[in-house]
Amino acid sequence: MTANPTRVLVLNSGSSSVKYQLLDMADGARLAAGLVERIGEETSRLVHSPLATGGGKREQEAPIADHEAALQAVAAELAADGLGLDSPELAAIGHRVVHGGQKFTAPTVITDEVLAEIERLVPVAPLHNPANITGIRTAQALRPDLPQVAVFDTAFHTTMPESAARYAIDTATADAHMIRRYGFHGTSHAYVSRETAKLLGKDPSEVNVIVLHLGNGASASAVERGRCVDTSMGLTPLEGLVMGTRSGDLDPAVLLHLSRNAGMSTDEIDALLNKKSGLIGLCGDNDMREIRRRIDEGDARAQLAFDIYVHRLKKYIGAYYAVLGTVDAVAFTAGVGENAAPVREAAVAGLEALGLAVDAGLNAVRSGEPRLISPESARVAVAVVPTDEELEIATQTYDLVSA
Ligand SMILES: Nc1ncnc2c1ncn2[C@@H]1O[C@H](COP(=O)(O)OP(=O)(O)O)[C@@H](O)[C@H]1O
Ligand SMILES: CC(=O)OP(=O)(O)O
Ligand SMILES: [Mg+2]
Repeated sequence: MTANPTRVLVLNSGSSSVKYQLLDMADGARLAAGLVERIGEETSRLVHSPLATGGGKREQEAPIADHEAALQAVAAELAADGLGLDSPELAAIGHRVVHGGQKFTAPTVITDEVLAEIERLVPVAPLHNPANITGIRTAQALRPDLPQVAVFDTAFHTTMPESAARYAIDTATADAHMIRRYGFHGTSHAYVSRETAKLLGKDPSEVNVIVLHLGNGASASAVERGRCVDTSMGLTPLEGLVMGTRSGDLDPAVLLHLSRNAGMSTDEIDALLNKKSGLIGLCGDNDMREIRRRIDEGDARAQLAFDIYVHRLKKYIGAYYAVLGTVDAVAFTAGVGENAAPVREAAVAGLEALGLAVDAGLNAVRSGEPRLISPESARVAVAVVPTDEELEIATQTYDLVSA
């Protein structure tokens, strides 16, 4: 067996899912990938793609009670391909950790102290950090000898100036309760801003980029010469853009009104804003494909949901243009950003005065490659740049343990 192991297992534990990939950092090859979803429900599902063996996808539907059981099931799938967690070729396990607070500005080898700090942040990331902690503990139990690395969603945003990171509320209250804007999806914003610079043939330190990460969760960021100076998510991943099921920006008095006058409990308001708002709250669907299909059939509710989504997006493009002063590129990424040409077209429409435009022909091209969609004459590049959070997590993990 090899003296210098080069494989990294990446675990992305969400509140009810675990996504995973096994990569070989010697050549960047993806050896296996998969997803466990609906953890804790009666119809959990595991989909495993044994990429190294070229075999077909394997699916199983069976109840998976918790994240620990999910990881054991993943380990069994990998072992069936001869890629088990006991492999001496495994160099490390990289964990996506959503909330790293102010402390973690870079990927970090997980020690008891690091785990305690991730636990301390649970009150400001109740949906995400507990799942991440279980993922880490289970992986540690399976391979106690292996370095486990935390790669934080918040890390890339720790460069934000105080003027962008602080809410305008009483400072003592804010400090006592860790209330500030942290930002999320940082691994994606970092990766995509760098890839955008590459697409322009420039070094990241030479360009200003507005990154629009539009997945189920969605966030925008203003990246100045490689450093994040503002982002749309805040204390939690609820602030900012309209998302699949989250409201994004809201007058905080809406919460007070719901509490005082609609008799809703804190948990009910939490569920309303995180799970029953955004696109799904507006029109009953959170998948942009379905919304476009309904719009094509003349559905007015779907059209309004789309318009609200795009209106918010356009406001953030304008805001971050102002924050940056000069912009070299606007990059669309994640499920919606990479695939939904009508969203890109509508978000940039009317912004010619800012030097922004989309070429209809280029925008219609479907491709998995980074590409420009602005006309050649445009002052600002508009680009589609596919994100790869797993590759970025694996790279950061491997760089840290092989240094
Ligand atoms: N072909 C497509 N056209 C429009 N939207 C799409 C398409 N494919 C995926 N999407 C959108 O992407 C979303 C998922 O994005 P993704 O980045 O995978 O999200 P997450 O990682 O947050 O689960 C889907 O909910 C859907 O709205
Ligand atoms: C932090 C966050 O919003 O993540 P996701 O988009 O995976 O829900
Ligand atoms: Mg994603």
